[in-house]
Amino acid sequence: MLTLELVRIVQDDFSLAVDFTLEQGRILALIGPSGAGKSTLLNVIAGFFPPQSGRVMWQGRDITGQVPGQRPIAMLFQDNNLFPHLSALQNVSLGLRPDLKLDQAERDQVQDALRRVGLAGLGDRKPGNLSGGQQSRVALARILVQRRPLVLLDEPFAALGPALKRDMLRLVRDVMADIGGTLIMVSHDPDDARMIADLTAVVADGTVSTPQPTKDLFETPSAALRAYLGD
Ligand SMILES: Nc1ncnc2c1ncn2[C@@H]1O[C@H](COP(=O)(O)OP(=O)(O)OP(=O)(O)O)[C@@H](O)[C@H]1O
Repeated sequence: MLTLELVRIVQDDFSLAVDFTLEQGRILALIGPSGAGKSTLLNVIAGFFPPQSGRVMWQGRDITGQVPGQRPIAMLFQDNNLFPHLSALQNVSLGLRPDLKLDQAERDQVQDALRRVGLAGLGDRKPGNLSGGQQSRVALARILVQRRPLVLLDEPFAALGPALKRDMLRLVRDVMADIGGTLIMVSHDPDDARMIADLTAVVADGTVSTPQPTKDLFETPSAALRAYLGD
């Protein structure tokens, strides 16, 4: 369970108040206008940016002071964070061992993850020789081998076409079900939230709304959501 307890985030004249709890295994979408603080919130959860006050708790433990590598978190960015000089297989292997010295069981795990995301046989290719969608799959395979219980996605598929994006979102949902993990996903597209998120929260006007079942939220949108959707 992830809890953001009375968290206040301040960056120059920007501030955001966050206070919610997310049960294990849930998928939460964060939507809201540009500059509202969605990416900043992910960065606070991941430990890349400190909150001014409040606590980030994981399974009842205070992780506010932990550096990113100590947290139970994997993060997938829009540019996929792949190393261009390493093969797909090596990029996935990094999720297990930063020195790339894998034993046989770990090598099998990496091959399984590549198969799981539909990249069997392409492990030797470098990112530059893979399509955008295939690169996203490599990044997702790395998340799969890391098996961290909390995964953060910052608009990772925004550059993909609609059909490919749908495939990737479905794959993310299946991968999260495999891991039994909790997912927080930033998106500008309400359809992304409708497709895979149990819960959605609106980030707007300096606050994050309480996560609500996605269907309910869109059926009876708040003023902030209506403004965002342009209704
Ligand atoms: N390094 C920084 N220093 C100061 N202010 C920053 C910094 N990075 C972001 N901000 C400000 O923090 C606020 C939140 O930015 P953030 O990128 O989190 O918004 P967002 O909701 O993710 O936007 P978008 O949807 O456009 O990606 C913005 O007002 C932005 O100008």
